[in-house]
Amino acid sequence: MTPTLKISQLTKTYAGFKALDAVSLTVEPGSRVALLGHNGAGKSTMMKIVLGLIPFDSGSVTVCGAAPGSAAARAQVAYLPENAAFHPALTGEEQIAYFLSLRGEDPKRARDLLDRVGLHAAARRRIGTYSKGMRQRVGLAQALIGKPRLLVLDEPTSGLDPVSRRDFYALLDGLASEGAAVLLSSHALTEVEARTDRIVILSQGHMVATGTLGDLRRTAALPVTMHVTARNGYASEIAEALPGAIRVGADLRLSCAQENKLGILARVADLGEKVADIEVVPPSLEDIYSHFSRRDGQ
Ligand SMILES: Nc1ncnc2c1ncn2[C@@H]1O[C@H](COP(=O)(O)OP(=O)(O)OP(=O)(O)O)[C@@H](O)[C@H]1O
Repeated sequence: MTPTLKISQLTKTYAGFKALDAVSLTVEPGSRVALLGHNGAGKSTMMKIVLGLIPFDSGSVTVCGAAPGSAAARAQVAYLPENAAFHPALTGEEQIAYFLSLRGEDPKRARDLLDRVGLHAAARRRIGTYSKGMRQRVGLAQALIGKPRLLVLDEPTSGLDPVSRRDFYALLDGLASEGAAVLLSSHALTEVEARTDRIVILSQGHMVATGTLGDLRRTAALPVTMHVTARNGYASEIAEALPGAIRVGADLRLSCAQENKLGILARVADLGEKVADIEVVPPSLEDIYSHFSRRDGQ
């Protein structure tokens, strides 16, 4: 299968400063990839190159088999900036109809596209009355014109409330299931954790980690945290059985290496009725993200 996006050894410098250094990434049809990184890591630079807006120094980039920015690539790619802005006096329907005619498509399709992003009821209201989440949906409706095979989304859910975020990701799920590839940047790690197939961490222009959350967790090999709750009167006995545990009242907190997890769980199981509850907390994406970013000297 031809990848929707293929980036090999991509390097970009601005006046001698390396914003991207030998970055390689392949995005297959239907996959949702999250680009994470501190401010200045190189995410926007990568997106601009994929869109064909800026040149690069070395390496190669193909979008649906074509050079970025070429007519063939532009026909397949859609971009949604972080803050999509529209004329406040136009209705959602007028705005999308206008974009459709610019692309040489039937403006009557505006209603269908707005239905698709959940703006059916508001289609004939002025955009000036829309919430931020609704404006992002207008942006997504615009991005869907021409059935793009690659969606490039720059922090698409920043500033949205939790319900709007969830709805937005549900829309992306639908598009991905129809074969569109999604490359998005985000600082909202928890939602990325749940709603994307692959995570790419950039740090100072280098790709420092890539894979599923499970892959990154294994590579980072960060400690697991366990919370053990003692039944009345047994906290001291449990603390003795679990050296290194920190006791706060009836709760005991313990941190251990992945490979020791099962051994400790067996010891807790041996304590039987003395234990009221146990919770095993794996490292979060925040922990993993900090680990890889720090490893690169930040
Ligand atoms: N036009 C430019 N001229 C010079 N340096 C630039 C230019 N654009 C970006 N840079 C630098 O390149 C590096 C990467 O910037 P980029 O905007 O790609 O980062 P980012 O990961 O998108 O950050 P943010 O999360 O803040 O948007 C930064 O150090 C930035 O200062």
